[in-house]
Amino acid sequence: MPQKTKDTPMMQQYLKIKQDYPDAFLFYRIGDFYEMFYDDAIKGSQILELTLTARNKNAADPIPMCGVPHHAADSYIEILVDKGYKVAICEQLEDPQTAKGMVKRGIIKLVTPGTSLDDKPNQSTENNYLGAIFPQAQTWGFAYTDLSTGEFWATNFSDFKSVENELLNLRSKEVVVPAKLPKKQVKRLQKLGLMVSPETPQQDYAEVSFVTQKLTAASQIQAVRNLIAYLMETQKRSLAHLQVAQAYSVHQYLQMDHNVQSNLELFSSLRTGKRSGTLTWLLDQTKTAMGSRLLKQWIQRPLLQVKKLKYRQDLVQLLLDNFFQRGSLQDYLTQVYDLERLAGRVAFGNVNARDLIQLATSLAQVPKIKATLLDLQAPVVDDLLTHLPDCQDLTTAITTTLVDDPPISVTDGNLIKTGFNQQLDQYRDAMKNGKQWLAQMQASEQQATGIKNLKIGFNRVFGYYIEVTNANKKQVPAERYQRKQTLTNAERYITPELKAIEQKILEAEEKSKVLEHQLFNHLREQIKARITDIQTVASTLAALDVLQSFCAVSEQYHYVRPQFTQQEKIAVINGRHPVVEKVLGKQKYIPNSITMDAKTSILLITGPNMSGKSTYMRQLALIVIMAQIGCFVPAEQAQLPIFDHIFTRIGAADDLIAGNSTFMVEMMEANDALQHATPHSLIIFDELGRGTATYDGMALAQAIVEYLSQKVPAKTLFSTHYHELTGLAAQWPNIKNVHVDATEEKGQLVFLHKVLPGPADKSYGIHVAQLAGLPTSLLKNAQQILTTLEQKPIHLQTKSSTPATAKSISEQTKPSQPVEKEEQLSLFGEPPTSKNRSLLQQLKDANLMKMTPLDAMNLLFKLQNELQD
Ligand SMILES: Nc1ncnc2c1ncn2[C@@H]1O[C@H](COP(=O)(O)OP(=O)(O)OP(=O)(O)O)[C@@H](O)[C@H]1O
Repeated sequence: MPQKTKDTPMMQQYLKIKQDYPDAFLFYRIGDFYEMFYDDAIKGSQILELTLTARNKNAADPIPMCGVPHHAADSYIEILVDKGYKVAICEQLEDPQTAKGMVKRGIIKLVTPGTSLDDKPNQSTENNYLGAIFPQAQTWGFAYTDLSTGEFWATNFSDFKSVENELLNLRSKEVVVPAKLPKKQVKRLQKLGLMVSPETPQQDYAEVSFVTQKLTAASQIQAVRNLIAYLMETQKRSLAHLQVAQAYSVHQYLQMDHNVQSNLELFSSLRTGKRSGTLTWLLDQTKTAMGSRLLKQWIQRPLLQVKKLKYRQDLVQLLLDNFFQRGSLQDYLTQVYDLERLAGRVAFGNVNARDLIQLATSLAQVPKIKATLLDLQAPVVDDLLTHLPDCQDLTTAITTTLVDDPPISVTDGNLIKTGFNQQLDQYRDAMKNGKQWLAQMQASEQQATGIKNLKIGFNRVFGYYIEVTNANKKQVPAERYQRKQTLTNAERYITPELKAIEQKILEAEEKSKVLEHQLFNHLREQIKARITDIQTVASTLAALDVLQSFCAVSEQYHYVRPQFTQQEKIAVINGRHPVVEKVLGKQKYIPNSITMDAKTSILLITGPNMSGKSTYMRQLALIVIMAQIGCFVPAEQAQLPIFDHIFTRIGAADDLIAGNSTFMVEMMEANDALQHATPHSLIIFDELGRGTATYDGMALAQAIVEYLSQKVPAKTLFSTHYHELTGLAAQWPNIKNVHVDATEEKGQLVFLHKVLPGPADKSYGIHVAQLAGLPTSLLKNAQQILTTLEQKPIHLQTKSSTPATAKSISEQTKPSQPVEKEEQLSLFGEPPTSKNRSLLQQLKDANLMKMTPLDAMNLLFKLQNELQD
């Protein structure tokens, strides 16, 4: 009976290996190809657009198969990993030529989204963070690392939502979780687009104690251990470049949850999802990939400590004041390659000679950078100087060992400089002489045979040969020449002398390649011993790069150094929204001041649509962030307190993943701010309440403003179209009205974009609709409806203990108009009925501050239903 295809020794070996990697594509090396079989082949051929064939096509049990050439494998692996799959790379572990029996094979690494070291040029400025979580008691241990750079961080969170938020902020693609993590939480993580990988068996790696040496919390240590175990399991190689894990707490930084970061367009534009139009886009004039990554980390985590901020500001100022030195530093930084990732590759052992030349070029900038910093003669650079270890011995080692322009392969020779190693030089001489011998032999054979076009050539199969065209075949000395190959118009021969020379040349070539590889490995080991120094240089140069970028941007756009005040007061004079200003051009941007003294906690901002309310509020948020990362800010003068948290409710974002509606998200975000804001927080509410029916929205908006005013002493910017709310300023001294000015010229609305004290007088919504090009008949109709509505003014309900809004105060306090009656009339626009009264009473009695958003929605729904009955 013929052997079944799956029972052949090779397929048996394949199936055994595949057993351990059921959830990964298995790339199984056969000769020059990586092959996939069975379901991997079917799915892989679809995703990678490969031809699906079969192993043993004509057998009764053909096995689906497809493959990729080994030299092109990286790009295929990358496609699969980008799509969220794992790829297990199975190599031949012995030389098939010399192996006895079945070639040994084994997995050399597992590539996953969080461990991919793919170095696409457009990704070099992005970190690829792999996270790990470990719940213990009431806390969530959390750790993350970037395998390519070796940075390692660990912290604790008190709830799972914060873990999710951190993973989103870090833009992680993968997270390692304990096997016992409840399915519900696994699903939530998957909904965030993360690959959820179960922990792998723990082992006692030396790296574990190194990386965890500064940590004390058990849950953090366990999260780090799980991460390292996972990395060892997937990478199966040295992790010498992993840095000591640093404990951090989100409370040490200005906190902004993921929604806030995306609402403020710090990293990606809300409209396009791209980098253009974001704060990062504006501030990134870094010269190195490390600098660009560090800038994002700084924006992600603005500081709270004035001392550290002043240090950054001093350096920016120093660079601003020293044009020439700054220019030199920028030039030197331009020549610095990605030292963090180079260090990673040295540790991993996948560094090539070109990488080492880049390393040498980069390290060679260090003495020049040091000299330039010294030249600045300022004590503030001392710290930078002490964190720039001298690595010139490495530069020298690399440049004396390697040729200037080495090939990518480290096993094919031509890497090492002549004169570096005597033995190598001897092999090379033999190779060179061999070539001369061959040239001499060719000349003497031409003479001996009388065949003028006789040539000596080389191919991989036969080695060196003598080639004679068919026309001259007859002149070949048959006793010496042995025929080896016949071509259409020529014959190829070998002779014993030729083979003797070949032996010498090939031996020298082979030995020199092996020796070159050994010398290269030795150099790599020498560098590996200094990885920590290289990483210190990398982090210092990255910081210097970000600071020079701040300086460049601040100079280009005329930013000023903000001052931090102990008092809760904001004074931004003629501030600008930095990104809108960059897009519009300085001439077109109208600067606006934002001033809030210690007693003012809420700015109520009114004004027509499109007038610039949102821009004004975002302007402050961005100025705060820029100030708290150490950058200068777009204003003529800026005095700011240190903020601990920014909350926003901007735009209409559905949270479809978690199944929450726009209004629900609006209320949840509002609640987050109301619950967690401190006197040092900044809250930005843009048209809160517009996600629901007018009355509900207005009622909630007013209740929220009142609550903020009395119970949450944070600084709040609150824009609204509910003009009725502006009356609250008369009642609460900590609320101030401002409005964005607009005017009408010849029936056309003109936006002035200027923020002035006091409330807006008109909303101009229909004018904006006109600008948007809506049909004239529709606009006329809208105008008529508006006129009718304006004859029935809407007055807001106020608490009996509190005075009413501006509009309603005057009307409600007139003795001839009983307050209760007026309220009912204005709310429902019809004579009061007992039903209306009861509905109003229910609304009045509702304690909004104690209600969850869902309770509030349910109540409104009930009231609406009762109204319609
Ligand atoms: N200070 C300014 N100087 C110049 N142009 C500005 C300024 N502020 C805003 N603009 C321009 O006006 C446009 C609308 O601004 P913004 O979205 O802030 O208005 P808005 O009042 O919040 O509108 P809506 O109420 O419809 O949400 C911006 O896209 C910008 O181009």
